[in-house]
Amino acid sequence: MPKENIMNIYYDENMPYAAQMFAGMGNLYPFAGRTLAADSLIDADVLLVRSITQVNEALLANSPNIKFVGTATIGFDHIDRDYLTSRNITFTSAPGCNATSVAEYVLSSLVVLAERYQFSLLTKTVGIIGAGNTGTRLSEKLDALGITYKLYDPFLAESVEDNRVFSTLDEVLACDVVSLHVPKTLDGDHPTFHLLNEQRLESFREDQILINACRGEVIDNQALLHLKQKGHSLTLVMDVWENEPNVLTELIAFCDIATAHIAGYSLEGKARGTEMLYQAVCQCIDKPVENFLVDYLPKPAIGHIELQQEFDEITLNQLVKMVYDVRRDDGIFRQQLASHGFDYIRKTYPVRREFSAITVTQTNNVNGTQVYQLGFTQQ
Ligand SMILES: NC(=O)c1ccc[n+]([C@@H]2O[C@H](COP(=O)([O-])OP(=O)(O)OC[C@H]3O[C@@H](n4cnc5c(N)ncnc54)[C@H](O)[C@@H]3O)[C@@H](O)[C@H]2O)c1
Ligand SMILES: O=C(O)[C@H](O)[C@H](O)COP(=O)(O)O
Repeated sequence: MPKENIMNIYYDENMPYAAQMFAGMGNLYPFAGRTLAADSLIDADVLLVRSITQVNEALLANSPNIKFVGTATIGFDHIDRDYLTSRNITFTSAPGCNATSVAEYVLSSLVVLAERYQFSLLTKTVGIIGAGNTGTRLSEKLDALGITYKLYDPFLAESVEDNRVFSTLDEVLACDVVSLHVPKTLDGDHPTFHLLNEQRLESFREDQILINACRGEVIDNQALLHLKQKGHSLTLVMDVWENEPNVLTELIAFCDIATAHIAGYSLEGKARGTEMLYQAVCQCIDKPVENFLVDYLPKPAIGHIELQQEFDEITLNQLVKMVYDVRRDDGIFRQQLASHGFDYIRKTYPVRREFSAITVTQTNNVNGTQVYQLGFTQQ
């Protein structure tokens, strides 16, 4: 790599605080991720992308100097890692950066559905498919709320280091709520492409809830549309779609909650991705880490909430909706998709903070004042 200050660093314009964190480390060139062209990267040393940029030979063949590629996202199915290895290009992703954000999206969806259909979340079992960072973050929130769940993850089930109890795929698919948290994979022992194919979709009960906030291709969207067109009443929460940004628009009307791949779009979630890449570049060029996300994040609009009664499902409903109400994003999606397009909605996403940014206190006669975090763990 060239010395610090003379590196050419190309970064997706949708990476919060990238200009601040990488300032002084070289020449900085923001770009639009969907339209990045190979001939604009000829002098690139460092390339920092998000999920909408396909990084492969076609993009990098004419970039002889490139030594580092990073994606400020959890998923890396848009990166041809074999090609990067063949060029000896260092690669890093941002594992877990927005896992909390996705878990909060799922929780907000469950709270909204519980109110809409008048059921108690405490009577439901959630099936989590994929028990990595995001599935785990969700399970921790469910644990804290006393909501039961089952985990399916054939890779972790075999790991001696993971002593959680795992269920079979069929057991998890039979849960009241099924929430998908797997990467998009096309091969290996357990590929996830069309994991929910026509046959598995047909076996869903009418009273189940299906949530997809991982990758669109994990569900066969055409098969799902056909199922709904036949009158199946499975409740759908869809954040991700096959063939983004050109989604199967007929499916949207059958969704209770439909959003534009924004489950991971909390400010913290996106900015953590930037910070993780900044740290990785620093390590690559042997430079001390001098910038920290905590110094950039603004104060949240609501910083503190005081509960005047015991924490229960009613307060949960109020608190979750006050901090992040997924119906806002559902409304934006339905209103703006046709007129502005999928990418515009994502690019202009309004600031959303994670529950951890807000402190909750509760004072009662028995225990005095207690402090909660909206991750629902008592401190
Ligand atoms: N909607 C969004 O905004 C958003 C945000 C973050 C991540 N994602 C997607 O969610 C995926 C999961 O995120 P994560 O942070 O949990 O990733 P992770 O890598 O921490 O965990 C994924 C887990 O899935 C498991 N897995 C792989 N194949 C499986 C299969 N066939 N069946 C069951 N489990 C399987 C893996 O063993 C792993 O434990 C990412 O790869 C990304 O594509 C979407
Ligand atoms: O994989 C991820 O981290 C998420 O899907 C992420 O939210 C994608 O956001 P994008 O890179 O498309 O802005």
